[in-house]
Amino acid sequence: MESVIEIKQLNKSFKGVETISSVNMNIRPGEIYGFLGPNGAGKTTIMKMILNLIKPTSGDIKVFNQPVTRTSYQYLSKIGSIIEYPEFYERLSAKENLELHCEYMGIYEKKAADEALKIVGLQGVENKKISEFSLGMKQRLGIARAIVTKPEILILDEPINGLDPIGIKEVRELLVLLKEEYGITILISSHIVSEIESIADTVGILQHGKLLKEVRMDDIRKETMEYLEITVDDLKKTTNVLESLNIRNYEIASQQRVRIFDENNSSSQINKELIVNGIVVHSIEKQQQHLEEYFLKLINGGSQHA
Ligand SMILES: Nc1ncnc2c1ncn2[C@@H]1O[C@H](COP(=O)(O)OP(=O)(O)OP(=O)(O)O)[C@@H](O)[C@H]1O
Repeated sequence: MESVIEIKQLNKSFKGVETISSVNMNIRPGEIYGFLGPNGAGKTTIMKMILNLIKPTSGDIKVFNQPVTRTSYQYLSKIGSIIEYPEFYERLSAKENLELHCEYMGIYEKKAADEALKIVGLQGVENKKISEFSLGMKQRLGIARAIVTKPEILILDEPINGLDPIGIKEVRELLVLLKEEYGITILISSHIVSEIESIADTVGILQHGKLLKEVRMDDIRKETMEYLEITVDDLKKTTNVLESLNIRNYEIASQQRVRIFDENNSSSQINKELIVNGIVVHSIEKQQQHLEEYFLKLINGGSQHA
């Protein structure tokens, strides 16, 4: 499938300090791409380069199959974005803020502001001044402003920052709605795994300016969700038996515990082999791995292989 945003060998240095190093990313049409990484990893910097707000030191960015160059701005009319904190005119109402934005973007569809407010659930408060808005309402208005021009791509920099659990859930549901009902491709950044894992179709993990991994959530779920955890008296002997059974996708969880990730293994077969080899098996059971653990391991440079 073609990418709507394609990034190749992207580098960015600020005053000689490399902030983004050789990043490759592929964002497919109609998906939610979760951009995950700790604060300062460089997510905002990459988003700004996609939006032509800052220039790469080297590398290529294509949006809608067209290279982004110093002078390409046309494509921006098809992208809605929130970069860093969304700012509004505090003394104007929500609706007036959106209408001003439409005017600025050259959109004269009268209903657009009302429709966007309805989609984000702010109908009824459209005439309130922004100074009376809560943080959650402002975040939603930020999304309304990003979608009011009916973009094909939404770029949202930490849109869930500072929201309470209900606000987080609402924004998540809103993003899924925008994807499913309106077919919008969404690039969303966050430093919190749990915010991303439930909605993303693809996750890109950025650390110190490098993309550690780009994975489809479906693949992660297939690969890693279930494992067999075995508690034994002798770890060395156990791993020898596993190797002799050609089981290599395992990790040592503690001094007495091994986790096997290959789902084709039969627990009774492994149990039998361990016992035959004189190993005391205290327990053997199926467990679920949390995605959080999977991502943290990646970020900390861990591997599933012992
Ligand atoms: N204009 C700039 N001049 C110099 N350094 C910059 C500039 N913009 C960003 N940086 C540096 O680049 C690094 C990445 O910043 P960036 O804001 O992209 O990270 P981030 O992953 O978005 O994190 P956060 O969530 O904290 O914004 C930081 O070390 C930052 O200090």
